[in-house]
Amino acid sequence: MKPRIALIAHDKKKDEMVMLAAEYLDFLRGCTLVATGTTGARLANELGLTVERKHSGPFGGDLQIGAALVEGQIDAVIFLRDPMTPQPHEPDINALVRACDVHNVACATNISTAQLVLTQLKLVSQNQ
Ligand SMILES: O=C(CO)COP(=O)(O)O
Repeated sequence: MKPRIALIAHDKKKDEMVMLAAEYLDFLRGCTLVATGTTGARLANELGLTVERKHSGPFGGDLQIGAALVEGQIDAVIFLRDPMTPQPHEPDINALVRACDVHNVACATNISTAQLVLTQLKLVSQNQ
């Protein structure tokens, strides 16, 4: 089955998310992608990726992705959080990261970890 990956980035991390996705573009094209609203729009518009877009984070997008994850629909979350900027929906962000821990779903919150997770998923999918 195609890896199912959630991609989420706070505003100051969106450029990094686009660069990361560009680095793994061929692999990501073969994945089922879901994203919060604005992140998904950038990935679709700038890289041509097919992404299911949920609501924007502050409007419940993190919660929607968390709910999908709880239903077993997501294999990994790349969540480039901005640790320097307070977010109005901090409880939603914490809920999503907590859901990853409760359900043992890989959750990368910085570029270095995201690269490790994507590289591993790519290797696993190549060997299937
Ligand atoms: O706020 C976010 C994650 O908490 C991201 O939402 P957007 O992708 O809509 O900016």
